Amino acid sequence: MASSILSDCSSSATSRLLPLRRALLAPPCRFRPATVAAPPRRPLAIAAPQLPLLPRARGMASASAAAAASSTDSDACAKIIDGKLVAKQIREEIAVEIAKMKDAIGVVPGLAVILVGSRKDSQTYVRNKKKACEAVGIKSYEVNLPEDSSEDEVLKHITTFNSDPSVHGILVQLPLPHHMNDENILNAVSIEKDVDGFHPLNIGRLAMQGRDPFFVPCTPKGCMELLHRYGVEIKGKRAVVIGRSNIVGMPAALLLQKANATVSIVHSNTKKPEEITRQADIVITAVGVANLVRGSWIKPGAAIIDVGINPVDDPESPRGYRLVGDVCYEEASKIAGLITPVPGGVGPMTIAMLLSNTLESAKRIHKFK
Ligand SMILES: Nc1nc(=O)c2c([nH]1)NC[C@@H]1CN(c3ccc(C(=O)N[C@@H](CCC(=O)O)C(=O)O)cc3)C=[N+]21
Repeated sequence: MASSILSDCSSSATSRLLPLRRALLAPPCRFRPATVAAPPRRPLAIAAPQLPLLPRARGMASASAAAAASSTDSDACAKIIDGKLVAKQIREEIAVEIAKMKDAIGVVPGLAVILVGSRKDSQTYVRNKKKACEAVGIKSYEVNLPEDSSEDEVLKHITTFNSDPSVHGILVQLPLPHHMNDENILNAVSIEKDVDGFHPLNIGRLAMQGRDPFFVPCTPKGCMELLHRYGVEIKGKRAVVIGRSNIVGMPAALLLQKANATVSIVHSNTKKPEEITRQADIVITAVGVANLVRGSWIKPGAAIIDVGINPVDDPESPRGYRLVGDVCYEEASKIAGLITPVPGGVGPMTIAMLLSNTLESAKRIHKFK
């Protein structure tokens, strides 16, 4: 259910759940629309070398310089991280690699998706994944099971896909119906085909020094990719992850730590979350609470990655609701150096990373470099 319309972040019901300080608001910010063309290209310190380069964001080359600038500059306005654009670039790169692989060894990657039940949102996600697969040349296999299926039925399909050589990735759409045990089901997916990265062995390897998982979970991987492609330095920086879920918060914190950030995890029992968050050069939020993170929580110049996708009622929108993140965008974008919008931020990256993991899996299985 969508929560009430939040025309102003301060009216959020959730914001009353935590001790909040009202943001010190700068005068209205002149936003650069998220859809503007790719900004001028110039080399980055950290960028995937094969990729079109995105500019180093204002404020992130030197967080302290950005902080000084933002506190005096009434025009302060974060640079928008365009996840939709980056995801498109990545999909194009994947399509090229798949075409090469097909030419060289006559194999295309295959992704199997298992959907149990008829949740509208899950059906939409699965449909979008299928479309994205087709567009890059991944063969998709889909199994739809009724809500009241047994765990054994799901396990049977997993076993079949585990031994099917044309399937390189297996994804069980979450959430599963309540009568099913997620753990049993996720454990059954072969770790070599676990493109979601949800198998405990993959998460365990992610958490250990000197080991690497077969797959990194798609949403946290997408967050890291955005930071890298926008030239955000991670090594030695302070990072805060808000939320500690198995699928986003925890792996995101592990990845930031692997990239040599000093990481704190803020959760529902954290005292003074705003004080801890305000120390962070990098913030990743994944709690599912609309507009939880206010402008006053943010260190000037920080990079903000908002994973939340929260529907709020909006009679003016064609769907009757609109999506907002965990971060109060209006406030945060005046203080941060870089920020992801919702929609058009992390969401499209999740699907791009799923395609990337599926390609990686096919390459590994077929020893194709
Ligand atoms: N096994 C499994 N793996 C998942 O990766 C998984 C899952 N289950 N269950 C559900 C969540 C959610 N998720 C999203 C994917 C894309 C967007 C996305 O593309 N969002 C767009 C559009 C949103 C819209 O307008 O509806 C955006 O943020 O711009 C969002 C959310 C993957 N999930």
